[in-house]
Amino acid sequence: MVEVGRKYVFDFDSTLTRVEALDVLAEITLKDKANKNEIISEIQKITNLGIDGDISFTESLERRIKLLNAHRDNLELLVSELRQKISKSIESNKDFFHNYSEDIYVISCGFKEFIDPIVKEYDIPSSRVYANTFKFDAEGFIIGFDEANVLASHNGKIECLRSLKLEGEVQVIGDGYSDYVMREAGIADKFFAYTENISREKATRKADHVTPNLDEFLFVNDLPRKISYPKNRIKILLLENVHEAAFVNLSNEGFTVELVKSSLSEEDLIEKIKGVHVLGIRSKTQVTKKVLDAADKLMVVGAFCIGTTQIDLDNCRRKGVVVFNAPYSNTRSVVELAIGQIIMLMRSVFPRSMEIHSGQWNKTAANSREVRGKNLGIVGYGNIGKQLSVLAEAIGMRVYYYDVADQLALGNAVKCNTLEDLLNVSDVVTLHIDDNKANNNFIGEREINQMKDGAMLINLARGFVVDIPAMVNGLKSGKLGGAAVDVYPEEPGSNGNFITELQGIPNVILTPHVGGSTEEAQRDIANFVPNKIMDYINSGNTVDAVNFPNIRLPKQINAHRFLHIHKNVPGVMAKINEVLARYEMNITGQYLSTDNEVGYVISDLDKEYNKEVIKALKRIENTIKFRVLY
Ligand SMILES: NC(=O)C1=CN([C@@H]2O[C@H](COP(=O)(O)OP(=O)(O)OC[C@H]3O[C@@H](n4cnc5c(N)ncnc54)[C@H](O)[C@@H]3O)[C@@H](O)[C@H]2O)C=CC1
Ligand SMILES: O=C(O)C(=O)COP(=O)(O)O
Repeated sequence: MVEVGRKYVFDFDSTLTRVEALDVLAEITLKDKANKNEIISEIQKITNLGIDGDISFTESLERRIKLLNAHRDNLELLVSELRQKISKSIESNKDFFHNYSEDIYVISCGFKEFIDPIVKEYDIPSSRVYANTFKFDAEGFIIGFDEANVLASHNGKIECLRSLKLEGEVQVIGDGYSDYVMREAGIADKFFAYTENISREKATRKADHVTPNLDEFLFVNDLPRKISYPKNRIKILLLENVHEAAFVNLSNEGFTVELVKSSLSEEDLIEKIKGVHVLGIRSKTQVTKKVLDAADKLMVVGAFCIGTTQIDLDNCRRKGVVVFNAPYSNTRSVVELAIGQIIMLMRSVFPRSMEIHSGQWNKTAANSREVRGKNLGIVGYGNIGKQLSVLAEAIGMRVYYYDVADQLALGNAVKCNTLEDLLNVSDVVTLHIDDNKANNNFIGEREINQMKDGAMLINLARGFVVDIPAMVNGLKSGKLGGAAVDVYPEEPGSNGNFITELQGIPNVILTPHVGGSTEEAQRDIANFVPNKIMDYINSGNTVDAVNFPNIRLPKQINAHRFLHIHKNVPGVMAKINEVLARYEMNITGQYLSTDNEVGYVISDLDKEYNKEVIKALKRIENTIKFRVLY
C-alpha cells in the first residue's frame, strides 16, 4: 500500500450508491399500494430528517421500518436494484477499492443485509462493514432492528468508529451530517463531503473538502485513479446567454460550468478568464491577445455561433488554445429570416404595419410587389447563401450570386463574375459574406449606386460590411427602396438601449442580430459545440477545430495518451521520440498533424512508465502545452 496507515471510512447510502436503500425498498414493497407515493415521500422526509440530525436516528429508523412493511424476500430484489445504482465514479474507480481493500471500511446506519453483498464486489469484506441488522418475525417480515447496535442510536457512528481504534490518518467520506460528526468528535482526521448524488448544506459547510466524486477524492489524496484529472476541476465559462442545454450537457459530464448572460468587456474578461479552462462565447465577446495573455489555464474557446473573427485565432493557436465553432447549426434560421425579409420589404409590409399601429388605414398597392419572377442577388454563396438560393428559387425568384471563391451554382442560379454584374441586375441584394475583416465597408456609396433604382438591400452578415452613412443616404434619396439590417458596426454587449442612424427611416426592418437566434438553432449549437469541446478534453480530438491541426483520434483503449503541442520548428518530433525511447516507453500508437506554426503529436503508451518522462517531455524546447489523458 502506498499510504501507510491511512484509513478510508465510507458511508453507504447516497455515497457508494446513488440512492438511499430504504427508499428503494419502499418502492419495492409499496409497488401495488394505492397510497404508495404518499408513503414514499413520507419515508424520504424522515430519512432526510435523520441524516441532517433533526430527529434522532433511532426514531427515524423506527418510523421508516414501520411504513415499509417489508419482507425478507424483498431484499434480494433490493440488492439487485442497488447493484445498478452504484455511484458513477465509485464504479469507474473499482481498482481503488481493490488495491486499498485492507484500509477501507464502511460505517453506515443502513443494514448489513443489503450492504454486505454490494460492497463485497468492491473487495470490502463483511468484517469491515459496520451497519445495522434487521429483525424479522416468524413469517419473515421485517419488524425492527437490533437495538443494541450502536449504529441504531443517535450519532452512533461516533461510538462505532471509536471502538474500531483505527490507527493512522482516518478519512471519512460521506454525504451526511451524521458522517461529519465523527470528525467533529475528533475520531476522524478529515471529513470529505461527498456530493456526487446529493449535496447537503449541513455536511458541505463543515467539510474539510467537498468532493463531487471519487475522482476528486483520489486526486486530492494523490491516489491512483481512473481519470488523470477530475472533470469538476475543469472550469467552463459560458458567456452571452448560450442556450441552457450547453450548461446541462457540460455539467452532466462533470465539468464546473458558470453561465453569464451578457458578453464581457476586455477588462472584465481579463479578470474573469483566470483559472478558466474552456471559454464559450457568441459573436460579441472579443477574445483579444490581452485576454489570452491573462488566461493561465485556457485550453479551448467554443464559439457558439458561426463567426470566429471576434477571436484572435492566431494567438490562440500560438498558445495551444483550440477553437471550435458551429458552422451549420444556425444557417437555416438565417435563411428563413432572409426569405421573410425579402417578402416583407417587397410588399412594404412594415410601413403598412406602422401606419395601422398608429391608427391609420392605408390600403394601397403602391410599392407592393410579389417576389415571383424578381431577381435576388446573393453575395457570398457559402453555407447560408446556397441554402437561401434553393429556398428563393422555390418561391419563384431568379437567383444570381457572386462569391470570391469558385462556387458551384445550385438549381438554376446564375453565377456573376463581378459584384457589379450582380448589383446591376438584382431587385433585392442580400449579403452573406463571411466575417473576415477585409470585408469592411464592402458595400459603400459606389456599390449602392451600381444597384437598380429602388432595389432592396439586406445585411445579415456583419455590421462592418456595409457603410451605414452610405446606406442611409441611399434610403433617404430613394435609390434604395428599403433595407433589412440585422447586424451593426457597433453592437451592445447586453440588451438595453441602442441607437443607429437607420432608425426612423421608412421600409427599413431593423432587428437586433437575431438571424441565428431561434430555439432550434441555439439548442443545436448547445449540443454541437459542447460535443466538440468534450471530445477534445476527453480524448484530444481536434476534428473541425478552426485554428488548429485537425486530428481524428482512435479510441484510447487501455493506454495512457500524451498530448504534446509545440511550435512547428525542425527537430521537436525527434526530441519527443528520443525522450520516449530513453524512458523505454512502449508506443502503441502515434499521430501527428501540423500547420505552418504548430505541431500536435499524440502518443498512446502502455500504462506502466516512469513518471519522470512527463517532466522530460514538458522540458523539450518549443513545447507549448502538454497533458496526459487516461
Ligand atoms: N445575423 C446572424 O445572426 C448571423 C450571421 N451570420 C453571418 O453570416 C456569414 C456567412 O455565413 P456562412 O454562409 O455560414 O459562411 P460561409 O463561410 O459558408 O460563406 C461565406 C461565403 O462568402 C464568401 N465571401 C467572403 N468574402 C467575400 C467577398 N468579399 N465577396 C464575395 N464573396 C465573399 C466566401 O467565399 C464564402 O463562400 C457568417 O460569417 C456570419 O458573419 C451567420 C449566422 C448568423
Ligand atoms: O453565427 C454567427 O456568426 C452569428 O452572427 C450569430 O451570432 P450570435 O450567436 O447571435 O451572437
